[in-house]
Amino acid sequence: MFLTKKEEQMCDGEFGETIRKSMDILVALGDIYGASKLVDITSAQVSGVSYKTIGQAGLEYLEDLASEEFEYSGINASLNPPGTDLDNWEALGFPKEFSIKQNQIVDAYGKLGISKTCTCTPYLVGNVPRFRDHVSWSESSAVAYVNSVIGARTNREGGPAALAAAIVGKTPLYGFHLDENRKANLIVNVNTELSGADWGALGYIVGKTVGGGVPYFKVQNSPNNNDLKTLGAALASSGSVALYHMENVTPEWSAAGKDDVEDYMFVGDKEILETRQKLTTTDREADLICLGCPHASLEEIKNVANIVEGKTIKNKLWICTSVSVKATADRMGYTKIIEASGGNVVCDTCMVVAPIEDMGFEVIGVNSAKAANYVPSMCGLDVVYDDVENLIHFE
Ligand SMILES: C[C@@](O)(CCOP(=O)(O)O)CC(=O)O
Ligand code: SF4
Repeated sequence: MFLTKKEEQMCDGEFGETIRKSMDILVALGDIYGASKLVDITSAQVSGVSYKTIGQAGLEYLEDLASEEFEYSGINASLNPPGTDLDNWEALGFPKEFSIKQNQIVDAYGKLGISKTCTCTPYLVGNVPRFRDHVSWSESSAVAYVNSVIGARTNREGGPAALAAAIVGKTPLYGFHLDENRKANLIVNVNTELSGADWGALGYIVGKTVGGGVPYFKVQNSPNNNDLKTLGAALASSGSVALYHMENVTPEWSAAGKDDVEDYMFVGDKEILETRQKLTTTDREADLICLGCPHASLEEIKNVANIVEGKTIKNKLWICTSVSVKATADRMGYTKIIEASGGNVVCDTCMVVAPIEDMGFEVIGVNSAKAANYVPSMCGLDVVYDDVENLIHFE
């Protein structure tokens, strides 16, 4: 891979250890994937934040990296969800030891220059690249969204690579950064109208078929942005999709080369219904309903407030989101309505990266196919997959 003189000096440690270690990661990646050079990025999104997934070793690595003096690149970078509500963990019943460690991890990232905005939907709260920008994002659902809906360019980075990219402000130029790798290779004809949890079911079905490919959707009814975030999250979890196109919806659909695609699949009512049923692992009722995978938008919180207003919820309810979205929900009065009905708007964390398996819950109700896919494997708990309206039961 070609390196400029300054990049070589960065590799040689002339700009300090933190920069040298970061360049090591980026150059190794570039060499493995045949990148021609490094390219400047405008944004990073760094996963590998939860104490549940990175543990003590991860905390020590980050504190060590943050102990050196270096000059941060200055690009806009934010964090993925940690395993606790960073400010409100005690009141919400998150384990103490875990929450303290978790805050130390986030502080170390903060010292490194990464904004402590902890969310998998940074595109809702100020980390919003522009069309065709090169970026380095690692949360898989956010990668799908930023590539597909915004039209910025990133590979599915690992947490350490996105952190390294944020620190130096560059990433190796290969994969989804290049036009030729952004073409579709599977046409998906959806011959039924979709709503709510159907979009996640569609993503789950197609992700399983396309793996790491680029699906091109033809749909009957146009999705909103919440539907697109749900679809992308599911695609990226049952498969390893980083980019999809949707006719007349996503910005690069007309450049996706659909006329050259040879593989087709059809999805109808039957497949959607079967998948919705398959994602539910139990016939018990959920004891915790957990919404906001990926993190909820203000409209999703408003919708829940409308459903629960003036009623008492039987099961527990969390809506996971970022602190910024919750601040607006507070101001709009949605949080108050939800709390009065017995639910909570939970910041920073989510049902997958929080230690919910240690918090006394057994069956988790979700409206996200990604969460339905991961809660059994990452938390060892059962899930019920359905629309919000059907998940919430009242006294
Ligand atoms: C499951 C996931 O959404 C959250 C956990 O990831 P991590 O702990 O941030 O590495 C990661 C992903 O899908 O990229
Ligand atoms: S599992 Fe869902 S809510 Fe949790 S970080 Fe991933 S996309 Fe976000």
